[in-house]
Amino acid sequence: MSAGLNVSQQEAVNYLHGPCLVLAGAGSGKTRVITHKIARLIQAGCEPKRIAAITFTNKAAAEMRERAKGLIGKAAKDVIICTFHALGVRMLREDGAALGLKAQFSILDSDDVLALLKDCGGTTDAAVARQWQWTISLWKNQGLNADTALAQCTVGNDEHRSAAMVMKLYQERLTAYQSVDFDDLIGLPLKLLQNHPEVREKWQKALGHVLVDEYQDTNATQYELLKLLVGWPDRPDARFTAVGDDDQSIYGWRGATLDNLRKLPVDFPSLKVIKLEQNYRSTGTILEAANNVIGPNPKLFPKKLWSALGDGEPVRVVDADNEEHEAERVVARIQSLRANSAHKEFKDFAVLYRANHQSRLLETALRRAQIPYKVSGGTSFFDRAEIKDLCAWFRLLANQDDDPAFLRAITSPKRGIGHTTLQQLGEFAGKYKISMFEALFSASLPAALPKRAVDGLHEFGRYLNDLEFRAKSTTGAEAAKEFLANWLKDIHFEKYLYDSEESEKIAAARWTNVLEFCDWMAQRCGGTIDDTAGVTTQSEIRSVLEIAQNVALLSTISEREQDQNVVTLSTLHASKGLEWPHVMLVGVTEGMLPFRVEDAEGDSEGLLQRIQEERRLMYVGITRAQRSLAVSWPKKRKKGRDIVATSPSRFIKEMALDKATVKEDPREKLKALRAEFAKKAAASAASKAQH
Ligand SMILES: Nc1ncnc2c1ncn2[C@@H]1O[C@H](COP(=O)(O)OP(=O)(O)OP(=O)(O)O)[C@@H](O)[C@H]1O
Ligand SMILES: [Mg+2]
Repeated sequence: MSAGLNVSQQEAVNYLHGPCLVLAGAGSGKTRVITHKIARLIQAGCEPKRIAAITFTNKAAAEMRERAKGLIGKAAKDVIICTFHALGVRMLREDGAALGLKAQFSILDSDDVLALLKDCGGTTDAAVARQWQWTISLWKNQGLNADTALAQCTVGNDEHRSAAMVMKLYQERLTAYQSVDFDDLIGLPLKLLQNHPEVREKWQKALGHVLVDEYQDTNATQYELLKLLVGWPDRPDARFTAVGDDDQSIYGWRGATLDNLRKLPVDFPSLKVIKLEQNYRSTGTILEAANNVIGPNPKLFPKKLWSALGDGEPVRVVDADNEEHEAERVVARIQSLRANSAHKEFKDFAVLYRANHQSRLLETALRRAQIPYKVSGGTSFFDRAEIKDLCAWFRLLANQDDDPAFLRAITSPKRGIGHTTLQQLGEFAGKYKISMFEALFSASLPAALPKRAVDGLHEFGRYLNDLEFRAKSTTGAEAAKEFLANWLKDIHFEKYLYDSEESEKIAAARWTNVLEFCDWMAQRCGGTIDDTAGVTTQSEIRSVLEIAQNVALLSTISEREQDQNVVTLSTLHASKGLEWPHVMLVGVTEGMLPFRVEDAEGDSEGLLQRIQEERRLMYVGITRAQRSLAVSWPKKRKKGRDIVATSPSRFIKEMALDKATVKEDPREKLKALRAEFAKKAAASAASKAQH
């Protein structure tokens, strides 16, 4: 078991009977400790299903399961490896009844929440609603509800006051719809454990050891949940292992707090703290740049990372005329490294940036050069309109009281039920405090609505009931495939896509997405795939209805990732925990990274903290690189509708690179030009040969 672990890692892996914190810098093998500790626990007799390993994303969970499988084989499928949110879903599905939640509750995604907030606050202004969404989410992550938030509002802070009022209505609606939002997936399980001792005991007994990766990015509610899960305060020997790095805390803006690191030794006096100092990921030069950048930040504890990999290639700093030019330079670098480096596969490259929209120019340049890529951390497959339509149907099958899903499903495709009818149905449901689906079968509905409208609604209701009945009894991949195909035919979904899309090409692409999605669902029903991290943790045959219940969770947090041989484009935030041989950080200017500091006013303490978080983000970016790192900045960039002159980020200077390494290699450009020339010559020769 000790193979491939250094002495400190072994110490962490072998410490089984008490709370343990591994606090260490990037690339020092923290995640590796977790995977090996899963194996060690099983070896020591802990049942796989009593081990829970909590990761930050579904993708990380899938990867960890893969690694665990490599170490322990089949037993890996029984280990609970998922995100905090997915664990929350599991707890609520099993025991949410104690909170008045039925097992088939719906999970609203961010768009649903926004629409609901607009409705509750009586506004059509998306910016206002988004601000409420933000504030309410932050409150929920701090454990506040509408009343306690209102009580905390300072006099004169009307924005907070109105957010608190909207929150009250919003919560009432969620209860009526038997729905929860993303934050509730942590807050409600916490409430469950706090207020229901029998449920608390059940979960404490069920889990023998809890492991948490990326601990520095947990928020206050997640920490409280963790504490109760591991038996705090009654069990001083609480069995958990948290691993993290204070220098990589980059979700402060979403409520994550380093206080969780500070509190751990206080709440658990017997906490064993282990530090790791050897970095196994990056060359000495890359590590030096990383250490220099993070240097000015205040430290929770001193650490010195070192690498045995030697200095390696110098870090390049590249200046470009503008953003288009910068994208071309990225392409040139990829082409040149593919010709000259030991790591030549497309998947060996990642281009990282601060904000989602920065991928666009890169995508254009990569496409032009015929370099395959994927955008990770951006708009996910599940955010596409056609997929959301289908998800609405599934949510409705699982929970008929989910009014937002009801409204989306009944109009996708349109089935001759007009806006007025739906409005009347909504009013009727509101009057009797029932869901729209329930209202649809109410004996007094025919008196309230025209006959034609009622007939249409009844037909929809009957179809839905029949569909639910069939979804419940359809299990296995083949049957699921047939079920889904029939359903799409019943509702004329293909025709709907073609009718609503002017371009046939786009309609065809959307239809392909639909088919891909159905395939994806069918595979889950067949149990052949056990990587639906977070949701299906066991490889069992499931019914369409079971998969449907969790589809909303996937739609909000999952990215479909395959191990394709393509270049990765990713935001810095989404790159956490990952590594690539070649990394390029782009758009590293004042204003982008650190983000928007030039617009910041007053409040110097707040500004300082923001810059510290941005510095950690830069540190995360640099430390993703294994063999080569290039940092580039365009001299001009688009800001809103204007083109503005920029200056290089202060972090470039802080990397304190040796002057010799700063200069860009002119040969790179020449090589790329040559490669392009050769490609063009080959293409023209080929076309001549054809004629
Ligand atoms: N003892 C070891 N021997 C050889 N390779 C190791 C060892 N420990 C870790 N590694 C390798 O080093 C790399 C970084 O490890 P890992 O991802 O676990 O680090 P981390 O501390 O979790 O990093 P991050 O802070 O970025 O999440 C991985 O490729 C891992 O396989
Ligand atoms: Mg890690």
